[in-house]
Amino acid sequence: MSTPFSSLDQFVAVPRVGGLVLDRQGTRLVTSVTTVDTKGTAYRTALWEVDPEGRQPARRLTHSAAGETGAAFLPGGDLLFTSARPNPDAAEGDGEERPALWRLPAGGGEAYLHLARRGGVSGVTTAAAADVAVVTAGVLAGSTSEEDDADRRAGREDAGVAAVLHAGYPVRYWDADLGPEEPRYFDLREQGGETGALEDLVPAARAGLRDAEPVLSPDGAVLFTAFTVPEEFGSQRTVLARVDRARREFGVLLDDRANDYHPGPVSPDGNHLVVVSERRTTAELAPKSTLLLLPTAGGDPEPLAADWDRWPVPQAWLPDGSALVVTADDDGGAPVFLIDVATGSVRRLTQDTAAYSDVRVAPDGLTAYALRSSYLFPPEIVRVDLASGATERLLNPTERPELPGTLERVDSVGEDGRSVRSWLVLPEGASAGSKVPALVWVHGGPIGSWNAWSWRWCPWVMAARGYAVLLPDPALSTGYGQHMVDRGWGQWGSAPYTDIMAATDDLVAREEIDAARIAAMGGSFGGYMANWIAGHTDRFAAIVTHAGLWALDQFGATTDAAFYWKREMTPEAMLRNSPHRHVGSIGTPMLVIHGDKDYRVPIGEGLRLWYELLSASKLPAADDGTTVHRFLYFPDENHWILKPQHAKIWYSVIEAFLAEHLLGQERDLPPELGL
Ligand SMILES: CC(=O)N[C@@H](C)C(=O)N[C@@H](C)C(=O)N[C@@H](C)C(=O)O
Repeated sequence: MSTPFSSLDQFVAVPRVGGLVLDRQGTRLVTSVTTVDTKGTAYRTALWEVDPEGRQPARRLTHSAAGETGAAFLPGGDLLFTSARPNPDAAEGDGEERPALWRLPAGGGEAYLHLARRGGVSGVTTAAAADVAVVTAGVLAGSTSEEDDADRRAGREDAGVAAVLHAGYPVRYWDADLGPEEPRYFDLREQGGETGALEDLVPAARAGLRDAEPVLSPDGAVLFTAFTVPEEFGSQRTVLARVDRARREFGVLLDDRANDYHPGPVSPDGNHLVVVSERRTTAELAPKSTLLLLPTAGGDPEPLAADWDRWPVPQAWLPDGSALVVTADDDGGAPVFLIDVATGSVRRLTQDTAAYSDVRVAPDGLTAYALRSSYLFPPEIVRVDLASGATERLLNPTERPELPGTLERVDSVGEDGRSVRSWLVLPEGASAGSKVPALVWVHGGPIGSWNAWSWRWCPWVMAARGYAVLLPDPALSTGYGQHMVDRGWGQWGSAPYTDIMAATDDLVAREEIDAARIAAMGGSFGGYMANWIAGHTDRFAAIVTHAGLWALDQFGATTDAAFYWKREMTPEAMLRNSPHRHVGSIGTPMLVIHGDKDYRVPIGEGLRLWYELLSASKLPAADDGTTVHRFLYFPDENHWILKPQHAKIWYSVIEAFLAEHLLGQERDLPPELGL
């Protein structure tokens, strides 16, 4: 086997596993596998079944050009999923290109259309112990019924009108234009056991359900959801709500201005809901995430494992209700932990350095199944022994790709004496005498960690081209305790920057690394940091900034979540930490990358950075207009470069830019750039 990371065509074609669901009996595991289409211009996702016993090879369940996602089991074992595959019964122009709900019978045979509507279906949630399914779907704000909704959609489409009249905030979200469609939850009622019909559970929900993932009680009687409430000055808060399905009654359970609330799983006996409470930030108070146990019959919530200095992500209950299975970022990984519900004591279960997610507990309570990944392998499905924590890789739909190098952990010391942990990818053959060029990659968020595989920022693509890649977790990173977040809060240009410099010092002191040939790169907050680095040091030979924040005062008003940033930074802090004020100190060639449909870090950041680089940096455009800097612009991509053909352009242009400035070599640019 050879490594796929040397060829970008092979790299984008490596199948990607994602998501995991387990049926009620614990005998069927379903995941999704994303592959590139034959033209190489789109990704397609199909559902696959994996043997929980680890004996039979994985088998593909669904086949269509449109792909399938959002799998959920019904009690009898039928599998629901969403797909925009053609509706065999649709009339031409009937909105059939929107995703519909399909049903794959447990007993065999083809999937059939379960529910189609002009506005499409975005997801389905099923109850753990009852025959209840709730569908999430968009409704035009003014519509009064399904028929009315379909008519209004047809009217907009026929008239070619895309305009949206807003009276609230926000108007965009990540890469989506909001309105006039709003999400709603619908009861999926059976009609003769075959075709679904919809009943709106929260008709007055307005836009409050955006981005919420509903949770059903085991008996399906109650649905818990996060709900967004607008506030003064364009702000908002997230409250915890419940919907009594039978009575169509909507009620708010937890609502205050100190925390945002999100529902986790309900205990097997239905008596307690796990709630994630996220502390609302101020300029002085960093975010903090804790767990609460809320009695479903009413009463005050109780903190769970409040003394544990990690941010737990609830995954599932043990079937006897004695413990909660969670994952949490921890020291460069995200292991599985068990929290004893009676005592709040925490026990780490998995012992490797991988990041786990999608943990599904089998009905016997002895075994769980999960996805895990690390910088050594992309997401894969494993079985976890819930007593010992031992893991076993099941027979996955994909093999682990061969890596062109090695991975090691590096520990540095920040200016204040705090430890700064990094992963270091070394290319094959790196040795004391080899003096390889190196890249320092800064993660986004900034609340996050380099602890899981990333297809968008894959260090092995650069390792296959001879580069070492350092992945530091500086101040503001998760998995090192609250103090690590607190020490960078509102002070992006301070501890996060000096931590990265400390890690870079240790990197260039290594015998394998050529200190004269290093570059800094990052996306989003990582792009912010790349811009800040550009204005504060000349130690890097090149800088790559993807979707980076440049002028914080402008960014803080044009991003899709202005209220979020305004809480963290006062106008003074925005100015103090803004990279644009240091443009006159930039003496390093920069590659600026931005997608026009990025609403989180809007294109204005990239455009202004580009103009100010050319007009006001130490390396401005020359008399003939030429420049050392480059701007890679994607008119139809968003915060992330998602199309396979564009991912190849992204890596190729970065490699050419680095080759020019670190290696003094010229690379052919992809002919598709038309240059
Ligand atoms: C509301 C909000 O801004 N949330 C942050 C998580 C966020 O979106 N930050 C971006 C600037 C960012 O850095 N995003 C990361 C997650 C990325 O890698 O895209």
